[in-house]
Amino acid sequence: MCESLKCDAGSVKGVFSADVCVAAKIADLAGSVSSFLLLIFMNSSSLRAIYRILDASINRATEGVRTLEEFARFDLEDSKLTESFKTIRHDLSTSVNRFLSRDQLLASRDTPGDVGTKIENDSEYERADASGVVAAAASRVQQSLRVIEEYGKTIDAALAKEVEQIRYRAYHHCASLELRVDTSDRLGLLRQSRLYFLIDAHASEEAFVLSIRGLSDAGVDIFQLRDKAVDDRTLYSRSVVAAKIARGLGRLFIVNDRPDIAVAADADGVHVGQEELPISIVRSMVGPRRIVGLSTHSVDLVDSAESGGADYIGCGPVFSSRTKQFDQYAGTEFLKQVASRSHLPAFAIGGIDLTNLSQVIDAGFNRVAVTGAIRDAEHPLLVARQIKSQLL
Ligand SMILES: Cc1ncc(COP(=O)(O)OP(=O)(O)O)c(N)n1
Ligand SMILES: Cc1nc(C(=O)O)sc1CCOP(=O)(O)O
Ligand SMILES: [Mg+2]
Repeated sequence: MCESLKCDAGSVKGVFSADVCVAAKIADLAGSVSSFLLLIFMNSSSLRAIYRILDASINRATEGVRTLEEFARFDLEDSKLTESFKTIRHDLSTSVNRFLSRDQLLASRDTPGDVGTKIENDSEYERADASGVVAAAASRVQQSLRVIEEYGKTIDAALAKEVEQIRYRAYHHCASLELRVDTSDRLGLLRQSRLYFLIDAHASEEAFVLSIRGLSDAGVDIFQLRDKAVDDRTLYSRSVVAAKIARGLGRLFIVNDRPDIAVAADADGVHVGQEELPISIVRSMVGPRRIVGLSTHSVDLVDSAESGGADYIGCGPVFSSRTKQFDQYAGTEFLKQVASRSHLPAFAIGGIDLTNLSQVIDAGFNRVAVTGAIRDAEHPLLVARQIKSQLL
């Protein structure tokens, strides 16, 4: 640029090169002579280019983080991950505002003159599903943070250092989110689930399979293999079969107590109690793509299930049970406390049947896990249908 222009931008008036006029205008907008001197000191057109790059990259990074945040919030309903992305957006904006004037960034913006906006790539408009959206946004966030960091070095090394830290955090959270995208089908099914049946291994595989198929048809959403009396080989072989059938039927299959069997049989998840392995260990065994359920018997346990990364909770025992002996009952008072505070899908459990289901519903629960009510019924499928019809 060597064209001369009449410049009357506040602190600089007269005929200067167009570069200087732009610099003066930017500095004027910022109301700062020192900014002007800085802009003049560097080749002003390259400085303007740097501001354009930073402006575009900040926008890209912010929009990308927001895209990921919305997925974590509305699809995964993961409050921790949502908060992590929100914090990244906030920290980026704080760093940018500390080192760069918004007016300077805005003055450098020239969207109609941006040659990049006319270069279209067909794949930009192709996203097969939400996982494509997440993958593209994650890559955009990581690239644009890197660009801000690199060009930020020409403005202030401290800006680059802060953005570098933000970029590392973004890498970590993007990876957590991307790993969980594939589980969103499972989590979606989990959230829609109302009736959860704890099934034993049955005397034969045929009887077991028949029972799952019939009960699925009658409205059971989740099957948990819970049988303390059979050997590992039986647990494993039943789990392999149940995992396949449940997948075909659009139901979930969970293994009780045994993360190793859940992984080996490719089940949808595992359910553990307070006496089994800690949830962090269970998660490390089954990975981020499988569901982990945890038994809770008090509000404190519900809070730690939530902070520990459980995908759902069992809440009980509500009533006395024919399936398992208890010394104490959490009762419907516990259900009321959970209903008013927990964000996780919560299944009431323990002695629930058609005679007391209304008390569970009145306590604010529309999800139940049962064994005896169905297992011991004269007409199990009919009972399953009747229970399900009340869980709206
Ligand atoms: C959905 C659901 N909730 C609670 C339990 C109980 O689990 P746990 O406390 O580990 O007791 P056992 O089932 O192992 O006897 C559950 N299995 N499912
Ligand atoms: C296995 C189990 N766990 C419970 C808990 O409160 O943690 S209640 C329970 C028994 C569930 O069977 P039924 O519906 O026959 O009572
Ligand atoms: Mg257990």
